[in-house]
Amino acid sequence: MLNRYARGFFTRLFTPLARLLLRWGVTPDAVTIAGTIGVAGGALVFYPLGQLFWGTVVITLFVFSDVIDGIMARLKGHGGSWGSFLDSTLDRIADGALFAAVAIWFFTGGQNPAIAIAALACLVLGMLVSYARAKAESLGFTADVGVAERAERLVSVLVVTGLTGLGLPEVVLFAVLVILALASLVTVYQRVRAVRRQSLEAASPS
Ligand SMILES: CCCCCCCC/C=C\CCCCCCCC(=O)OC[C@H](COP(=O)(O)OP(=O)(O)OC[C@H]1O[C@@H](n2ccc(N)nc2=O)[C@H](O)[C@@H]1O)OC(=O)CCCCCCC/C=C\CCCCCCCC
Ligand SMILES: O=P([O-])([O-])O[C@@H]1[C@@H](O)[C@H](O)[C@@H](O)[C@H](O)[C@@H]1O
Ligand SMILES: [Mg+2]
Ligand SMILES: [Mg+2]
Repeated sequence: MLNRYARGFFTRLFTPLARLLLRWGVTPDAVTIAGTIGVAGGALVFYPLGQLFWGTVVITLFVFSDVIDGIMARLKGHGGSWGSFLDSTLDRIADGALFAAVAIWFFTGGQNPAIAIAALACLVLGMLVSYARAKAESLGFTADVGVAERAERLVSVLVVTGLTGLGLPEVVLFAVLVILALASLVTVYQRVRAVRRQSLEAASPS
């Protein structure tokens, strides 16, 4: 949802930077890889130390590389299967590291296992959301629906984790993570239903 509404804005915002990087000889793959290292590294270094605000700032600086790599690929006219595979696979590393890092802090120094468990639920269900789309697309269906696509998952966890680092009561983080886990579950259902509908249509005699 956010993806569809915000993509145009972010594409206009980052196109000058994408052009500059291409002029310097940087490749889309290099941006994908550097962005993943930045997001995963920022999460796994800062969050387990309890640095929720600074971790969020570092992650936010790198997370938009996922928008920039696609713009660069399209400017080059090279957007294709390899880039799509690399982009989506490395997104899973970034997402896994982000939610795992939240869980690590709250299982250890943060001493709030309820938040840690909610973060693990978001991790597992978020992966399931992405898997449902990838499997559907591998079978020739589409599954680009859902209330908790990646942009929604990232924005909600980053905003509320960053604010928790600034003193927002932890119960808000817990509530947002529980809602995100439930929204991810709903998204899995929405995607299963979309594929079921398409498979029935494909099987019905015309
Ligand atoms: C402190 C800083 C504050 C900043 C505030 C910012 C506020 C932002 C508010 C709302 C943000 C809304 C974000 C929505 C973004 C949606 C835009 C968008 O385009 O989303 C899609 C992206 C990218 O998806 P994908 O990777 O699938 O698309 P690509 O365009 O890359 O295309 C893929 C194809 O490209 C080809 N290709 C790719 C790579 C490659 N190497 N080769 C290739 O060929 C190939 O064909 C591919 O198929 O999706 C995302 O999900 C990114 C979302 C990022 C959203 C993060 C938002 C963070 C927001 C806020 C955090 C604020 C924290 C502040 C905390 C403060 C506490 C006080
Ligand atoms: O399916 P999802 O996780 O909500 O959303 C995402 C897709 O919109 C995107 O095209 C892909 O590159 C990401 O890796 C991720 O899969
Ligand atoms: Mg991308
Ligand atoms: Mg991506």
